[in-house]
Amino acid sequence: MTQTTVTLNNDVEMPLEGLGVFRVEDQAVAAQSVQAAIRAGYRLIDTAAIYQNEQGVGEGIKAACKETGLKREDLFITSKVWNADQGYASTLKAYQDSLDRLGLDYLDLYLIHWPVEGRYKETWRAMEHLYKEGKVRAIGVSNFQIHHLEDLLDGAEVVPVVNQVERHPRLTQQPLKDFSEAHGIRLEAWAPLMVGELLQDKTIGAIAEKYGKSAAQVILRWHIQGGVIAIPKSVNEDRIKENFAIFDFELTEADMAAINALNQDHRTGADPDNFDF
Ligand SMILES: NC(=O)C1=CN([C@@H]2O[C@H](COP(=O)(O)OP(=O)(O)OC[C@H]3O[C@@H](n4cnc5c(N)ncnc54)[C@H](OP(=O)(O)O)[C@@H]3O)[C@@H](O)[C@H]2O)C=CC1
Ligand SMILES: O=C1CO[C@H](CO)[C@@H](O)[C@@H]1O
Repeated sequence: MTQTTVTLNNDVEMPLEGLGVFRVEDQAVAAQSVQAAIRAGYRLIDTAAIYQNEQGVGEGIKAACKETGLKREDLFITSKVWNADQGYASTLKAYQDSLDRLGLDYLDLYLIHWPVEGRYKETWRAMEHLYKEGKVRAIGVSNFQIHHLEDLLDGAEVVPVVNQVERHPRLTQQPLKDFSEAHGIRLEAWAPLMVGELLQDKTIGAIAEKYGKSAAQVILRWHIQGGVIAIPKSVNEDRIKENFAIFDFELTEADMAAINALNQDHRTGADPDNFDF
């Protein structure tokens, strides 16, 4: 069993792997997936106001705690302020609305979902307020490029502890990773499996065969072994379990390098410098 958590820059422990729930709009399916994940050992759940499943996620958390005997504080719950809610007062309200839908009285991590030009610095002031008031354990950002981080850090009282960005072997984000690590900002990978598109890759397949693991497990191991938090999404209990069975093997330096070499700076999602939502 290798390391399963990391210590964020504000000393909060965060699991290295969690469950993502984007595109799970059905509240019952969201609840079942969250419950299956917690049953399988996951402690981190990644949702967002825009995913419209915070209510289902909250129900899954409650059911899983009842089933396993775990307490709320054993879990690490993330949500995000959506673009339309950016601004000081609207962010404070969005945070409370997320808590209400989740049925929780605090979040472990709250993120600015996208760097909306002209709004994200004011939004950050609200995030800092929530953090300083003890309403949230950690605050961070998502989809921020180096220039957004530089701008945010200029005048920030609290440094974000996490930047959640698209990352997978075709988009390794090395310059952003280096910049983030130099500033105590932990990278978190969304679409860690490239939304399933990378599972037929030959290089990854050959490595997977060597370890008797699946392609998904090798990719997820590559993320966490490189110190990057990964939040694969699945609504299938077998795949949820499969994705978590990555703490019992270690990739060699050569395997890590071979996967890093698959980078093509290829995005599946929106470009943070050019999005219009
Ligand atoms: N901050 C941001 O802007 C964004 C954040 N996110 C977050 O990141 C999470 C993960 O990203 P996501 O876009 O969902 O993509 P992922 O890379 O996690 O891929 C999810 C897809 O892969 C399939 N899958 C999962 N595990 C396996 C497996 N072991 N074998 C085969 N197929 C598998 C899933 O299908 P199935 O469910 O049927 O198993 C689903 O179709 C999101 O759920 C969300 O929480 C995502 C996008 C943007
Ligand atoms: O996390 C995400 C998924 O949902 C949004 C769209 O509906 C994306 O923009 C976002 O990055």
